[in-house]
Amino acid sequence: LPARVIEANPLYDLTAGKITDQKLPEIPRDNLRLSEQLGQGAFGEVYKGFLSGMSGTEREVAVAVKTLPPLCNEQTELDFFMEAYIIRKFNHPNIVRLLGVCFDDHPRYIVLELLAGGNLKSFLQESRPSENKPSNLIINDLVDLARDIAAGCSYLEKNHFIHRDIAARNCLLTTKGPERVAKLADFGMSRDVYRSDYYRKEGRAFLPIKWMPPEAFTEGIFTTKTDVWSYGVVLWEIFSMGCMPYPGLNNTEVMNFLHIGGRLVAPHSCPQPLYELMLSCWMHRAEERPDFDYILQTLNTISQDTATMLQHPPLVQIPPLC
Ligand SMILES: C[C@@H](Oc1cc(-c2cccc(S(C)(=O)=O)c2)cnc1N)c1cc(F)ccc1N1NC=CN1
Repeated sequence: LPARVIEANPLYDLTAGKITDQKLPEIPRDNLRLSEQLGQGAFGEVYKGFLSGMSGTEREVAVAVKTLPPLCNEQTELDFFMEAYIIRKFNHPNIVRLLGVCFDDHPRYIVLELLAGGNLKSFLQESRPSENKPSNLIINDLVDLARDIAAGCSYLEKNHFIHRDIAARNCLLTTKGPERVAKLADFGMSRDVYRSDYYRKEGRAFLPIKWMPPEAFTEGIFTTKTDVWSYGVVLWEIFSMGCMPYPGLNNTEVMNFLHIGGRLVAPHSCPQPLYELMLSCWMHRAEERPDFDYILQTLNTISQDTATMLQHPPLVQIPPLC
């Protein structure tokens, strides 16, 4: 591989030139059966699939399979591998599980646990109240979703891992039913189904400007406080039931708006303590933003102390949501 690929990926030397890494469990291709396509990822298609021969169970397990198109360059191949390697390192109920890889041949596969509730943003949009139908969600359901994601982020913070792309589009649900659990499920900074959320910066990487703090898009500074800012935007996405942040503004207008101290307004029927938590995540100075432990504690307090207030379903929206 050319040198630039090697130094660009510190991981490369650990794999001693091989693409596979013994820590990634290799899944025999015959055990994997792909079915319908779930959507288009950054690298290639993502399919629903069925995995057999898992530790003793005869039954097939439903999985999600990320595919890498056969014709791609080494950098893409390594990025694909890197995402699997990263996910494999994590072990938390609010982070998607990696079941294994098929890296022995092309097309390469990454096999993930199937989060059959689909992505959080779509779920919120589908759950909006309408004139003749109040939402099936109550505010406490939204707080539970917020707590799930905050728990996943807190785990990353403890492991000094900066996600760089915390957003509702990158969070998935185990199911749409009341026992739903939300998980961080995309670590590739991948330009998934919501491609339009990424801003092409001088032809280089796409950047999710609307989820980034000023120090990130002006100076390229990424710390755990970057993820805290993004998490604040996810809180806003949750309580606005899946609206696009800064509706009507393009990325450049958002950067200018933030620069003059502008911030997202409180979503309709959002409890004040939650809006205050969002605002604390959007402090201009990164060190003044809370850490995820504080965020988790605050959400737990809100969930317990005001359970009665939270029992109300999200009020039927008078103004159109967004
Ligand atoms: C890679 C992919 O992973 C998954 C998607 C779905 C999944 C995605 C959509 C619908 C359903 S479904 C039919 O079970 O409701 C399941 C379920 N489980 C996954 N592990 C993914 C992870 C994310 F964090 C965000 C979006 C996607 N994609 N990529 C392409 C489409 N979504």
